[in-house]
Amino acid sequence: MLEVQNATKRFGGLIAVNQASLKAAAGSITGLIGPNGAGKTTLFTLISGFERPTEGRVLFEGQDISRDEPHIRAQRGIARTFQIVQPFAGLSVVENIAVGAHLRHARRSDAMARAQEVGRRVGLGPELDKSASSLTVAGRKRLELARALATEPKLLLLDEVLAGLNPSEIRDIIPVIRAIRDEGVTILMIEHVMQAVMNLCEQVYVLAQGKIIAEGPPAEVCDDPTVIEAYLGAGAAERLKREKVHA
Ligand SMILES: Nc1ncnc2c1ncn2[C@@H]1O[C@H](COP(=O)(O)OP(=O)(O)OP(=O)(O)O)[C@@H](O)[C@H]1O
Repeated sequence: MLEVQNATKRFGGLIAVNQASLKAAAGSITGLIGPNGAGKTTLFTLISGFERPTEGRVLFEGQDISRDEPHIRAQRGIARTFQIVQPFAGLSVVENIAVGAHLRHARRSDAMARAQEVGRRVGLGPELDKSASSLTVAGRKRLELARALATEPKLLLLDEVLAGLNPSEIRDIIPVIRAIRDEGVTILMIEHVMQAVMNLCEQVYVLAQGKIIAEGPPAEVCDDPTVIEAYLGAGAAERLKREKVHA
C-alpha cells in the first residue's frame, strides 16, 4: 500500500531523513521507532504531504504521490494524527470529528452522522456533545484518532497516540487500534510505548539519525545490538549482555 523509496529531507544543513526506505503492506500495522530527534515525524510529513522529500519518492497504491498536496493525499486515503493534539476548543467533540468527516460528506447532517459513528467506535460515545476543551489527555488522544478516522482513510499514520497516557489508558486503547486495522485500515505508527509496539505491530522499522538502521518483527528488532546502541550509546549492547550473564 505504501512504499517510501530512498527518501531524504534536508532542512538547510541538517539531514533529518537520510535515504530512508520502508514499506507498509495493506491490512498491516507497521511500527516506526527510534530515539528522540531521529526523524520519525519528518518521515510522516513526507508521507502525508506537509513536506516534500529533497530526494526519493513516496508511492501510495503504486502511484508516485511525492509532489501531491496534503489535501490530495487525504482524498486518496491517507490520514495522520498529530503528536500535539489541538482540537477546536470552541466546538463540541462530535463537531471536531465532523471536521474530518467533511472530506467525504459535503452535507452537515451526513458529516455529523458519520462523526457520531466514528466517535462511538473510539470510545467517545458519552463525550460527544461535550466541549472538546473539557476532555482529558486520554480523551483528546481518542478525539485526534477519531478526527483522522472520520476522513475514511485507507492508510492511517499515528504519531505517538499513546504518549501521555497512563498504563490502564494504554491498555484500553490498544484494542481500539487493533479493531481499526481489522476493519481494513492499514496503520503506520510512531510509538515509544514498547508494550504497544510488541502487542500491535507485525513489522517495525528503526530510525536513528535519519537512517533506517533495522527492520523486522518487534522482538527481533529489540534484541538487535545496533538498535540497543542507538538508544543507549556505544557499548551498551555488550554491557547488557554481560549484566544478563552475571544476573
Ligand atoms: N521544519 C523543520 N526545520 C528545521 N529542522 C527541523 C524541522 N523539522 C524537524 N527538524 C529537525 O529534524 C530532526 C528530526 O526531527 P523529528 O521531529 O522528525 O524527529 P522525531 O524522531 O520525530 O523526534 P521525537 O521522537 O522527539 O518526536 C530534528 O533535529 C529536528 O530539530
